[in-house]
Amino acid sequence: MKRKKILLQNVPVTGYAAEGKALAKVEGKVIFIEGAVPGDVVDVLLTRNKKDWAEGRVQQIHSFSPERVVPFCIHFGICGGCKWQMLPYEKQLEYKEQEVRDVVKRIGKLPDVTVLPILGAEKDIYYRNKLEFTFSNKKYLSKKDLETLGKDEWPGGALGYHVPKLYDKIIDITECWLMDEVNNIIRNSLREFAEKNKYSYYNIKEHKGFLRNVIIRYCTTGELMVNLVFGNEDRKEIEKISNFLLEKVPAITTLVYTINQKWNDSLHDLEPITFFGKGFVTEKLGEFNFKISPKSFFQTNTKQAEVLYNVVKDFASLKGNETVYDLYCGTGSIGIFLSKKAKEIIGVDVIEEAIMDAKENADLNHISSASFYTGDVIEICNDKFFSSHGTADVVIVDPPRAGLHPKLIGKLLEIASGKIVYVSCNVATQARDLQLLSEQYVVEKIQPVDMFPHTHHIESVALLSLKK
Ligand SMILES: C[S@@+](CC[C@H](N)C(=O)[O-])C[C@H]1O[C@@H](n2cnc3c(N)ncnc32)[C@H](O)[C@@H]1O
Repeated sequence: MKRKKILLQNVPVTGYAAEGKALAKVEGKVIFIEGAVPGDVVDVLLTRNKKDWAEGRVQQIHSFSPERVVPFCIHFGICGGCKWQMLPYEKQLEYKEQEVRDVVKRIGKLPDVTVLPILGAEKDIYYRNKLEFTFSNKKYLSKKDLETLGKDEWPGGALGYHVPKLYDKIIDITECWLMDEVNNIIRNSLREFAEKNKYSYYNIKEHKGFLRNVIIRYCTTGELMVNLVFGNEDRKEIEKISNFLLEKVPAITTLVYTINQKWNDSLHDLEPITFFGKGFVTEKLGEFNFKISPKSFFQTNTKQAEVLYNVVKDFASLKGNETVYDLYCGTGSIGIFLSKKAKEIIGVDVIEEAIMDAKENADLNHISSASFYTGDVIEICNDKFFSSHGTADVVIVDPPRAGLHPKLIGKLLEIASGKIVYVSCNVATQARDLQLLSEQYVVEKIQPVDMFPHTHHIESVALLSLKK
């Protein structure tokens, strides 16, 4: 049976809720609304309807909140990238800081913890060092496009981003503010060249087509890497398109390409081929250099990563004689950033390639006091591991969004290091874990950092010290 659609009309939006949603109350029921801003009056189409709360999407805005500003990107509203452009950056920061304060109280049940003012980004556009675009034979068409398109007219393919929640539809992006203008030149000239040469765009349903993805890495060092991903190995055409791009964008320092004939877009099990340059780029964080290969993970906002790591450094306040465990270390960047101040750094991550990069980065920076291990933290971090590598003075944890595994929390309580510095990309799971750790630790302070302007994502660093 088809469920009846519920449309709530003329709803005054009163507040901000977590994860970029706004909040309203209708007949005592809390409604979480996507696409609204406190102060708006909107019609909301419910997408979930529970007894005490509901979720919905804005259908129409009757009156605009005075908080709103005009979004700067022409793709706003369809693209899932910078959904908060309708709010001034200062307001976004205010809401993010408020969210941290709320969850620490509500989920962490730690009302007295000091939440420091959020550290906003100096640059709220052009802040990403990595962008990934997809070619698709299926272009996303808005209602207006559909109305103007002739009945039998083919809308053409697209090169851009996925429409949120629609895996086979791509928005044809003509401008993107997330990376320096060079990203627009690369993407738009590739599209022009592809159309002129009648190259096929990838068809994700039938799994055929020549052009698949373009991944751009642009570092603060000025090094620029492009990875072109093709659906088949037509060397002559690959050479032609690569040479075209190198001529068009002389700033490219290395160009690699990858042949992907798999059903999915992941590249971790494929070997990129270097067409031009050294096949990797080098990024700088503080005084340290990091080699970024086409498949390496690296923080996508270099400037704010530096801000974040400086907070970690400040919270760890190392004297030089400490053994520091960097759990969920990725490519070892936090440990390396702290290495000059510690006696020893021991990093652990479950991804083997990340650990290989971490070791290479330690060598690149002539750091001999850091060692890195591949494995699941809950398996590797046992008594033997801690006794063979030395008593933990400081433990840094930087888990994925799910937060810390309860077994790891148990282990952290058992080894009782003097300090824990908890870096998180999900303030809700962080607050939950802080509550559990507060059994034995005092949560001294929390520093929110904004790594992703115009999105609702928040990074936050908590300092915990062992109860006396
Ligand atoms: C948020 S990233 C941290 C990256 C790194 N600290 C940095 O600043 O670049 C989370 C990391 O946790 C790792 N990871 C996820 N689950 C894990 C587990 N169970 N054991 C070890 N590492 C894990 C991922 O591979 C990823 O590198």
